[in-house]
Amino acid sequence: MSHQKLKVAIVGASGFTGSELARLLLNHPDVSISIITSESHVGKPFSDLHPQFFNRLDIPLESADQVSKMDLDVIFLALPHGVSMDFVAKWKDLGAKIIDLSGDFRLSSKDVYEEWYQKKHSYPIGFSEAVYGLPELFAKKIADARLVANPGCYPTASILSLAPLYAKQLVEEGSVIIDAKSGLTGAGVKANPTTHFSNVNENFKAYGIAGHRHTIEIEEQLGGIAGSNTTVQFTPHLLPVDRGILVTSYAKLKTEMNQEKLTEIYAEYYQDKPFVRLRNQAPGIKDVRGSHFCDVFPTWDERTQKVISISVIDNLLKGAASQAVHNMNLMFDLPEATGLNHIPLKP
Ligand SMILES: NC(=O)C1=CN([C@@H]2O[C@H](COP(=O)(O)OP(=O)(O)OC[C@H]3O[C@@H](n4cnc5c(N)ncnc54)[C@H](OP(=O)(O)O)[C@@H]3O)[C@@H](O)[C@H]2O)C=CC1
Ligand SMILES: CC(=O)N[C@@H](CCC(=O)OP(=O)(O)O)C(=O)O
Repeated sequence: MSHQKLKVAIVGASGFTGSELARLLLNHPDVSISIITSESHVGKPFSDLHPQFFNRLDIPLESADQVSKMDLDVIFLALPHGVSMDFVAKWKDLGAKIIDLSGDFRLSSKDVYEEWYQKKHSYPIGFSEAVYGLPELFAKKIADARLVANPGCYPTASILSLAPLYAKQLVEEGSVIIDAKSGLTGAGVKANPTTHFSNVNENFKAYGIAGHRHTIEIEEQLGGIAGSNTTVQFTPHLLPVDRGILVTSYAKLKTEMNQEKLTEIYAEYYQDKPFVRLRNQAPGIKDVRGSHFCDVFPTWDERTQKVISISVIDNLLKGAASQAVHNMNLMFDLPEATGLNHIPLKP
């Protein structure tokens, strides 16, 4: 891009995904970071809070109030759900495009949101405007969007593990089980009793059983791909690692299958999707750590006559920050991989 760089704001830069956005956007050739915000650390240099940015991004954090005074092309909201919606409402006429990393606009309606999030929604009109920001499925719509609802981390890995089967309407309704595990950064920067070291160290536990809010996000998207409603059984677990999500999805199919055909279906669906890597062995979370990849490994179990599809992502990247940058690239007609070609950080 030979013209002016995109002027961006990162709102909620003191958090985990906000700081990952800063890291990616600092190295993005078409972006200039205009403002980074935090309400708890106004005036503090960003690198005091996140020392990995020392001598690279030392500008002070400002209050989000300052955002509306600036000339911006894109605003990233890295805020908790229930908070983002008020900023989307407040800044709707600013002219900047908004990419919201929270769950506030991912679902189909206010009623569905209020049922699953157990929270009032203050800006329901946003549901009709927001585009679900999963580039592998909605690149064209994202390109025209003004408001993008960046997907949840578990839904990203879960949807990508099963999308090729739903797209061909192969899944036997009611048969899908999604067994998911996440690293601790998925829970945000603030410590709480569940994420306390003594509760997670050498421990491993399920949570959100039979009602986690990501269940409906996954169901709405997979149902949308198939063109009919679907119900899935989704159970998340907290892993004693800092980052990474591993999903194992199980499905019964309506038709006969074998390994060769299954691999072909996935390969065809993801053939021009640069960030989904179809693997020939079970992937681990370290295979994608620090990268924008989602690695997928579909297996046909001849004995049980079921698909077992394993997917892995870095929750802070493909599950949040790099997916947001991918969406920005699409919204501003940049090559989709700009600033995202990282090789995973293994070991
Ligand atoms: N972590 C992950 O793996 C993923 C997270 N997400 C979603 O992305 C969003 C950000 O997540 P994450 O970075 O983990 O969250 P963190 O808890 O790490 O950070 C949240 C940020 O929001 C700011 N904030 C909190 N309350 C307010 C408020 N009332 N007004 C303005 N700012 C506020 C905090 O800043 P301060 O206190 O300094 O003001 C903090 O910087 C969330 O909605 C999360 O659900 C999505 C996918 C994956
Ligand atoms: C490990 C962990 O706690 N993960 C979070 C989900 C991650 C996330 O931030 O998702 P949203 O963007 O939809 O809020 C959870 O289960 O609530």
